[in-house]
Amino acid sequence: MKIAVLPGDGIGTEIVSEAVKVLNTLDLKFEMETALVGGAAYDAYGHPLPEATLKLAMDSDAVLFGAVGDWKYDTLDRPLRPEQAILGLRKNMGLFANFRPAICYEQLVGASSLKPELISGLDILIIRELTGDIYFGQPRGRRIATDGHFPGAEEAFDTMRYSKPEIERIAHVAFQAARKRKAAGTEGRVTSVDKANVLETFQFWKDVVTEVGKEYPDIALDHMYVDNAAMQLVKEPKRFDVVVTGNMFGDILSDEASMLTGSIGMLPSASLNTKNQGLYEPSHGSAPDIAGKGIANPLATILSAAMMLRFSLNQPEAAQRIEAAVQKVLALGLRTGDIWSEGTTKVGTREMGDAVVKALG
Ligand SMILES: NC(=O)c1ccc[n+]([C@@H]2O[C@H](COP(=O)([O-])OP(=O)(O)OC[C@H]3O[C@@H](n4cnc5c(N)ncnc54)[C@H](O)[C@@H]3O)[C@@H](O)[C@H]2O)c1
Ligand SMILES: CC(C)[C@H](C(=O)O)[C@@H](O)C(=O)O
Ligand SMILES: [Mg+2]
Repeated sequence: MKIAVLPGDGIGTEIVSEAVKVLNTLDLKFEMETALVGGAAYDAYGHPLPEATLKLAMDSDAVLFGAVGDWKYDTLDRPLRPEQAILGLRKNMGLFANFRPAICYEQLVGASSLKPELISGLDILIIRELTGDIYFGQPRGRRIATDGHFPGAEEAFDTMRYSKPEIERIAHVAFQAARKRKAAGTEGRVTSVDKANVLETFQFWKDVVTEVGKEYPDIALDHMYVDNAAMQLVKEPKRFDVVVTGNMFGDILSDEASMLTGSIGMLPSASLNTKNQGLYEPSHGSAPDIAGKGIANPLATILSAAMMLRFSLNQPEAAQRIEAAVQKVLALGLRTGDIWSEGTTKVGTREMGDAVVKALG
């Protein structure tokens, strides 16, 4: 089992160290190789995704990724920005299916400012299409002013675009996930989130998802506009089971959903291609505001490592062990600052990782 370890920038290095520590505690044999990515790679090699890093990722069974980006790179041209590294990995590896499960652990119900009845027992799955949409559509760019009226550029544009096969394959992933969850006791519902009332791309999205849905008569399908979905997520989140949506809406809705779990520091993710090769990363970023302070929550990354064991490395028992250890640590009352509440014990990134290792037994 070969794992490419790409910690990246900011808190990326801090949280990935903890996940690696947890993986090394299991009685499994991994070959792990670390490489620079993002701003760290730009500083060292002048490119956020060096050839060698991409090759390592492509040649591995799975990638464990931290986060990329920092405010200090904001002035770089887009191809050199650290964020291009994660987009390049997703595109080159064909990681079109992004799973972002928003699960509220019972121990954290009280930690949130949200009403307990709203989030207690919450277990929803956001499936975000990850290699299409306005993130990758062409053409994109800036039009330079010809009359010299505007300095630099006259306008900028991106293209929102989805092909039928792209929508079909992510819809199948969503219906199959809903079927699997139904077998384990959920309602068996897919909510497809779009903006079909305004955008051609998402009217098409809705039509194609509806067509694919006919192949899954055992799964309920509903459609919701993204603005309403953003509202329903905080009003009545448990009405959702599986949510499937495009790249940009999924980015935004998953950050919103993370707060239903207590913190963005609790939301793991898996990005898969057709070969079940995957990239596993927390849903959050490099958090420059807290980087280097040793206070970031490593649990989203540790839970992403559990998803890696389940989806790409065929080790479901080890995945379950990690998830149980995380719950045990939370039951002991240990909390990083982002999930801390009155009566619990505040710990740092490393202490949290150590506690998970200890809870693994
Ligand atoms: N996949 C990725 O690599 C990824 C994802 C999102 C953002 N980014 C990049 O990260 C940089 C910072 O972006 P941002 O500030 O908008 O989003 P962010 O997710 O990094 O941080 C948002 C807020 O959440 C907090 N936070 C995030 N993760 C946390 C954790 N594990 N524990 C405790 N608190 C946590 C941060 O302190 C901050 O206040 C940008 O360069 C952005 O492009 C990268
Ligand atoms: C850093 C950025 C490119 C990325 C995205 O927009 O996909 C991030 O926000 C995420 O959610 O993984
Ligand atoms: Mg995001």
